[in-house]
Amino acid sequence: MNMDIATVNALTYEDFVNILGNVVEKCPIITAAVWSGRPFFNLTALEAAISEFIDALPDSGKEGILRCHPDLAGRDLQSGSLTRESREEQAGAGMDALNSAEASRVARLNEEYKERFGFPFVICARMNDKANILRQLSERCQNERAVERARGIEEVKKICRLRLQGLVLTDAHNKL
Ligand SMILES: NC(=O)N[C@H]1NC(=O)NC1=O
Repeated sequence: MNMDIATVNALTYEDFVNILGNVVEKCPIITAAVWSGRPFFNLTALEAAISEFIDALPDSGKEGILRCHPDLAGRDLQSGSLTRESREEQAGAGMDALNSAEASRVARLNEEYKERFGFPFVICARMNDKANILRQLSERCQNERAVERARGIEEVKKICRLRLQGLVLTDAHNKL
């Protein structure tokens, strides 16, 4: 599905949340909140509304968003309980095909990261390959909590942008 922005603007809030509710992983409240900001001039404006909502949250809210994300190559991937979006993103980066050494390294670093920060490591899998993800996971474990909170939220926004682009026509493709 790829709707133009006029179609998006005409959606009831029920349809808007059903269709766009997972652009931020398991955070349909964000989509539900920005519906009030219709009409959106274009996809960029919708994306900006989501960004502004996230930026206005207190640190606890930002960390809450991060906590709604599944681990990379974690339990949800193994048990098949990832959201469709997340499954496709993780598979695209090869996270579903780690060898056993890689898998135990990722599991160990994910736990170390969560232990240190109290939220999971989040990275836009579609913009990174496996080697890059493994390197960042280990490097980012060394950061300060505030740095990682901000960095994780930046990655959430990248994931959101790509998910939105799969649902809504980009500005260049809208009829004028
Ligand atoms: N933890 C984490 O980064 N999860 C994810 N990243 C991504 O691109 N999709 C995800 O589910």
